Parts: sequence; structure tokens; C-alpha cells
Amino acid sequence: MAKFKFSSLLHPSSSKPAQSADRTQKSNRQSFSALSSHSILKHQEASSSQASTTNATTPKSTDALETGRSPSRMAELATKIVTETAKVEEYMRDNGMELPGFEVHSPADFPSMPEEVQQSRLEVIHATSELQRLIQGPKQTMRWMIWNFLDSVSLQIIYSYGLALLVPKEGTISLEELASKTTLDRTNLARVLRYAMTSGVFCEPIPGHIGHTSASAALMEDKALADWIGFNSEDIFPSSAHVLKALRAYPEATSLVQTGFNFAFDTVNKEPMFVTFGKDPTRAKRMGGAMASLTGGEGYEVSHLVDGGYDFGDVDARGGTMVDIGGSHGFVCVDLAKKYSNMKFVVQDLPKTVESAPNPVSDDSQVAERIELQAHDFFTEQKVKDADVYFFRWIMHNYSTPYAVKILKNLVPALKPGAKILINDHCVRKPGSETPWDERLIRGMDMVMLTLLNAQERDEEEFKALFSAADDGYVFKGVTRKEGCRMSVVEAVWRPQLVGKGKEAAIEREGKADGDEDMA
Ligand SMILES: C[S@@+](CC[C@H](N)C(=O)[O-])C[C@H]1O[C@@H](n2cnc3c(N)ncnc32)[C@H](O)[C@@H]1O
Repeated sequence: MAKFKFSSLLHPSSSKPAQSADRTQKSNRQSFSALSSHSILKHQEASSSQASTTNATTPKSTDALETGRSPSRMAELATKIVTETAKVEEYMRDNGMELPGFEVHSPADFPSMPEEVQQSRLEVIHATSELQRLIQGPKQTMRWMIWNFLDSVSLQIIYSYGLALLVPKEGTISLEELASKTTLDRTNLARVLRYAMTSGVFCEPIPGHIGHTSASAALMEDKALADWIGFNSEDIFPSSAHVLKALRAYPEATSLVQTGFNFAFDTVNKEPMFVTFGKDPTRAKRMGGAMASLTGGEGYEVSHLVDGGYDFGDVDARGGTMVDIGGSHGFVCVDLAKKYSNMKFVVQDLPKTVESAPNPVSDDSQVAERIELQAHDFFTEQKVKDADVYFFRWIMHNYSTPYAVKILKNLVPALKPGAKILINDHCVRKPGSETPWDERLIRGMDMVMLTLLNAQERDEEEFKALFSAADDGYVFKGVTRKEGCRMSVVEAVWRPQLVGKGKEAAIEREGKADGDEDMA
């Protein structure tokens, strides 16, 4: 591909300060007080001023300059795509990185890049999507948007028949031979594959002969990605087709046994999804792989928590204890223990999960000896008393309010004054204040939670309400979110002495001092 060449006219140096101000704003601590609404508003102002001043920050197309007409939104987007793509490409070439491609040996992942280049990449993703919708027009967009489920149908069949593993990585296989390795006939095999090819999954370089692309090769080589496709296409996709039925039958939509999943798999009022999976090790393992694929993906890496997502320094300094509730095999605690060398950790999960955890939990004995794995059901009273931190990652979003409140109530008998309760989940911002890509993923996760568990992603108010409903002794501290990460850390502290009159004033004083003097 030829390197783009631009005149200085097309290098918008004026866009930099606006972008970095916006980024700084995003990393600010949000609190529940007026400060929070203020910061959200500021963020929105920054976003909308960025949108409304696009003419100032985005170079005008040369055509527009020549004709004297102001550029259309389409032209602005097209120019932005060219400009920002050039920045990404330039960085990749300068650093000897392989450029992306659809060929089988092209990189399976986009490499990580410095923040500024990553920002350019995101601009291209957002602009291409917006431009596509604009240039298709509203009716065409709507007409074909509803066909998105066909991607799931074709991927479901590709996954279920293991087609990615049956196509050789090098060269091609004839449709006849591929069909002979499955129970599909040639016609149905061809139509499924040819539909997937319209999204760059598989190719047909010679008529009737199927080969891999970089996308289908990733499905062949990345087991966790295959698990993600399997979990989504075989568990979530059928469930999603039953959400309407579930909502019509049970409009309050809070029960774990009245969900789209329950209707799809005939378990209405019988058992929650987690119980169904608990009886089926293959399905449970696939969900585990899918979660690993998600948490290894951009914006969800554990490193966001460990490296600056939350400061456990004070807990570490006094050799305190953190309980990771629903902590799976303890991988979050392993990474935290590598950074904090004095803290101790208890990882709690259901017995089968604890039994299947690696033993020792880490090859590093200094890490492994400080992590205990323990079977515990978080719907029963917490048994680790007087810990410094009780931590929930990807737990609360699995439950509707009545269940989430119960989980928090179950902590109360174990809590010492000053104990911290941390929830590491999405914290939904006001519509329009995320980047379009983040907004779509977070809102998508919210829909998945509804589909499977009648659960939800929550905003700051909703998290605060959970703590208030659970016990007056919880003092809500606020929400933080690290730049580049989609997950937030929601924090409350246990201060039973503040219950009753004067609590609000005391909380406000405490907020100013931000002290944890009660911590034993
Ligand atoms: C979505 S996973 C989150 C795992 C981990 N915290 C992470 O960050 O990836 C939910 C975890 O909760 C566990 N779990 C489900 N129900 C539970 C219960 N009643 N008590 C304890 N753990 C439970 C599951 O086994 C699973 O490991």
C-alpha cells in the first residue's frame, strides 16, 4: 500500500489540545456529589463542542476549499478517515509493524499503540461507521440493520461444525471435500460460508475452493475466541430470540429464572443459567473461555486495575487482606499479588470452580503463598471477617437489584469499620458521553445481561442506590475509571457509626478529608 502524502493543510495541529483536554477529563475521579454531574457535564460539553467545532478541528477537504462551500458531514468524515489512517500507518511503518490485512498470515490483533495513535485509530473506527450510515441513508440503514442476526446464524453453523478447523491453514479445500467431513451438504455449506465471506471470514480464491482469511484463521487458532463465538452463538443468540417472550410474560424482569435464556432452554421457573451451566461442564468451560477472551480484549485487561486502576498501597503497607468474591481461579489476585508484596488474598467461588483452579495458583511461591482459594456462595453470609477489602469483579452486573442488594447485605456481619467494598464493573455514563464504540459495547453488554439473567449494567446513581438499599452503614465514595479502560471501580466504605442523624454532613466532611482513620 502506498504511503499517504499530505500537505501541511491536512495536518490539523489545532486538534491536539482539544483531544488531550478531553482525555484528561475522562480520567478524573467521579464522585456521587455535584462534582460528578459537573464532570459528566463537562465531559459532554467537551464532546459536543468537539462535534460542533469539527470545522475548526478537522481539515476542510481540498474540494471544499476550492469551491468555497462548507464541507458536508460526509466530506468531513472522509477527510478525517484519510488523515487519521495516515497517522496510524505512519506510526506502524516507522516502528516496523506489520500492516493489517485480510490474508491468512496477516496479524490477528491490531498491535497496541501509544495513546495518541490509538486515539487516531478510534477516530477512524467511529468515522467509518458514521460515514457508512450517512451514505446508506436512514431507510437502507434500518432495512439491513435488522439482518445483523444472520452474522450470528452463519457463525453459529461455522462454530458448531468446527469448519475453521477443517479448512487447511495453507492453500484451499474443495467444497465437496469439506462437506464430506461434516453432515452438511455442499449447497448448505457453500451458502453459509459465502455469507460469512461477505464479512471477510473465509475466502474462495478459486471457485468451489475454500481458504482461510486472517479472521477465519483467528477462529482456528485462538481457542478462547472460538469459545467466545460458541458461547455467543449457541447460548446468547437463542436466548436473545426469547427476550420479548420473557418480557411479555414477566414484565418486571428481575428473576434469574424468567429470562430469555430460561425460555430458550426450557428452564423457566426451574433454574438460573449458572445452575444449568454447572450441570454441563463442556458448556461451563466454554463460557469460561469466552470470559477469558473478553477480559483479554482491549479495554478489559486486568492490567487496567493493577496498574493505576485502584491504589491498594495503604492495604499493602499494613499487610491487609482482600477478599475477591466470585473471583474464579484467582487470576486478578495473582496479578495484584505480583505488584503488592505484602497483601494477602482470599479468592472465593463456587466449589466446582475452586476445585478446578490451578494448584498452586501461581508458579511464583511468594505470590501463591499469599493467596487462599475458598469455596463460598455469595448468597450466604460472608465468612471471612474483618478483611480490609471486599472485591467484586464482573459480579454485580450479573444480578438484578434484589439479588445484588442481598449480596451486599451478606457482607455486613463480616465488616469492620473502614472496610472497603470495591465493585469492578461497567459504570454506565449518560447517553452520548462515551465514544461511539465504547457506548455500543457497554450498551451491548447491558442487553446481554438482560437476555441471560434479567441483570443490568448500572450507572453511578444505581450503584449508590444498591448500597443504600443494602445497609445504612455503607458510605458511597464514588467511581473511578482509568483512561483506555471500559470498566470502573465503584467504591463504598463501611462506617456504621455514621448511621442516623448527621450522616450526610459527616460523609461530606469525610469526603473532604478522604481519610480512612477507622481502618483497624
Ligand atoms: C462473570 S464471572 C467473574 C469472574 C471474575 N471475578 C472475573 O473478573 O473474571 C462470575 C463468577 O462468579 C462465580 N459465581 C457465580 N455464582 C456464585 C455464587 N453464588 N457464589 C460465589 N461465586 C459465584 C462464577 O463461578 C464465576 O467465577
